[in-house]
Amino acid sequence: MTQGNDQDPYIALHGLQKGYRMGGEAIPIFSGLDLSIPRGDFVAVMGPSGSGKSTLLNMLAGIDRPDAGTLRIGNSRLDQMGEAARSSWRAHHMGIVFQFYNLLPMLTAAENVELPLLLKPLSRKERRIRVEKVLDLVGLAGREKQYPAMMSGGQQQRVGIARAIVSDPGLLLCDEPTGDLDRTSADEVLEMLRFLNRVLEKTIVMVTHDPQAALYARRTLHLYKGDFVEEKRAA
Ligand SMILES: Nc1ncnc2c1ncn2[C@@H]1O[C@H](COP(=O)(O)OP(=O)(O)OP(=O)(O)O)[C@@H](O)[C@H]1O
Repeated sequence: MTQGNDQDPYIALHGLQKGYRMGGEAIPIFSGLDLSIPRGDFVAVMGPSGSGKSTLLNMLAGIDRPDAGTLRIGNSRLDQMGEAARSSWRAHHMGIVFQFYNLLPMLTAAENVELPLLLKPLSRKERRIRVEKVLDLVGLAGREKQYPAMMSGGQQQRVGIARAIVSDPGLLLCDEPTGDLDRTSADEVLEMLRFLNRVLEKTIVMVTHDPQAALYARRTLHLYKGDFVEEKRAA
């Protein structure tokens, strides 16, 4: 299960295959995808609808498993892990930010952020200190007791980001994090992601349809028909 060292890229995909079955027929999405992402990178993944962006993100998140090929993140071979091991890996190594925030409406901002910590051996006080710290980091100090319905979309997404980083994961996966936001709120959220990358050194993979959002990343990968067709470095 353990492979790789500090010289290796943080995320490495080799010959990755993934498809689905329709009417008994195997339909490929990826037939040998390769990808290397160094630690500390901020990568935007773009591509037309149906090009496989969500499929890729689900595999990086350990939600889904490749049919063949290798998928290593840090020292973990996700392609060799079963469901339980991937679930435990998720809880320790990555945070995920969703397009529609995925907050629980009956919980306050602080309670939503606290959720991932309930799986950890932390006291109530330790959890509260961590929750306050990340809410402060995303500019929501003083709003701990507010419910999602009382918050703007941008504020809800900042709660979503706080929840994603409260366990201090090395990897942040973002699925259209600004897809539901106006330009101003979107830019605030993207500035925050850039801060998390540049200052807190989180590795970020962000799926987006928005070319302006992609400019916040260090580089953009374009998926087309199951492969990366272009790679450009942001200025
Ligand atoms: N279980 C399945 N059954 C049928 N088709 C599937 C299944 N899983 C994935 N697909 C197809 O695989 C392709 C890739 O899907 P995926 O959701 O990864 O694309 P995407 O780039 O994220 O699209 P979008 O931008 O619309 O979210 C699509 O053509 C999709 O319809």
